Amino acid sequence: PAETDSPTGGRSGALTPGPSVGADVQKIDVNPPKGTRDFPPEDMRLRNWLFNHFKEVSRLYGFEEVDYPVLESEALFTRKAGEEIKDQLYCFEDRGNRRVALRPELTPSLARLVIQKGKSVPLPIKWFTVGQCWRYERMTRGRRREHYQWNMDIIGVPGVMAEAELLSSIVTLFKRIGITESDVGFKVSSRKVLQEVLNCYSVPEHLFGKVCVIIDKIEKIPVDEIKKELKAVGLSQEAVQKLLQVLSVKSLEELEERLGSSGEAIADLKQLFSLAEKIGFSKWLQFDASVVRGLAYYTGIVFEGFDREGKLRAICGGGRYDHLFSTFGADDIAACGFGFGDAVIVELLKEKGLLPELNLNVDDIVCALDEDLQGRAAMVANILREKGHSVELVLESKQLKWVFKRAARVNAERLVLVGNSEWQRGVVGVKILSTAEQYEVKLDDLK
Ligand SMILES: CC(=O)Nc1cnc2ccccc2c1
Repeated sequence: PAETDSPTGGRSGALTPGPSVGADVQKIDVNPPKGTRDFPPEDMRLRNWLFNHFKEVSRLYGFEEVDYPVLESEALFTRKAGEEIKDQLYCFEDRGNRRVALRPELTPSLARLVIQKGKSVPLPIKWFTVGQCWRYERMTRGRRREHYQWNMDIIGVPGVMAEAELLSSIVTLFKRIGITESDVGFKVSSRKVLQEVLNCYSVPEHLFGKVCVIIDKIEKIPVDEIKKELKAVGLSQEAVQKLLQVLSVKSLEELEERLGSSGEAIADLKQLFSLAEKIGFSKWLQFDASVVRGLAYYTGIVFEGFDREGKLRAICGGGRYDHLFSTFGADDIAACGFGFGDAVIVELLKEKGLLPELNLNVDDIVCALDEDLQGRAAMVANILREKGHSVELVLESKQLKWVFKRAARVNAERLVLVGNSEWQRGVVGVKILSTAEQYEVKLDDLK
């Protein structure tokens, strides 16, 4: 078939100029909005590879997939604990004058749906989702405004077996993608440590979330700033000193000396580390009293995955949130969960040389050797597709040179040629592209 000269002299396949061309039509900005990403095929293959691991691990642990709207009522996220996630809420008033927001996290949506389902869903609830989350940052920082998070949550299990199951599922994920305990660890603590200190100084309950959010900034802002903010919410100098002291404790034993061995914090942590031993992932865990996480609603065990080289931000994080439901006016239910973002993990895989080689590949490329055999070629393609073959059907008459080039680009295993003389004899030509072996096959024997 002759090479068709494209009428616009541009790329082959370009069209004759349309009505807008030549008019004073402004060329649109072809980049996505600030802070957001496109996923062209090569990026989408990596994203699907990662998300398929998320979903497969969730299936292995018997979790059910759920989803929620990316748009939620703003009220779901207007917690008054001074969280960064609240300051950066991507919120607006819709045309019905409703205050809405693009979700910055997934847990409030989960709580909303669990409350909506009420008693109709038996406990324990084990749900997972992979969803896009949004923040509106002044682009001064050039950071992303969206990312995808894998979330797993266990609702209705008060004991630390739930946290152990969640940590175990993340370890399973890491192992599947080639990350070992020498690359990554989990810093584990409990917010009950802070709770017990605050109780000693009779700090009212309603300040707990605020205090945690301030303390979470301990490695990001100077300690004097932390002290100032703690005093500003009403903590005494002594309470502030004691808090900062307890956060620098280096071991569970030392913590026990300071807090005594009767508190829940020590009991939970001891039990969790002992379970980790039995289950076989204790090498991944380390107690670290300074881990508090930045979300106000955590109430017990908290953890975060970190890269042992200390180059990257937290890979994932989570913990227990036993009082989130009552903040939505419902009865409290024991709950714990984690979020695992799609950004830091890819940076880590790059660092470790663990990014997978992912290419488009098809089983067959089917091509008509004559213009009037296009229909027949399409029919051959569909016979193969019905047998589960992925087929690239050449859609225009092309030189064989072009077809071989296309076959290489789509990594086709076989080239199937539909020609007149062969057709007369009820066969098609087949060429195995890796060995150049070629033969003829009866249509009915095509597999
Ligand atoms: C490293 C990264 O992209 N972080 C990120 C990006 N976008 C977000 C959007 C909402 C909430 C948290 C987010 C966090």
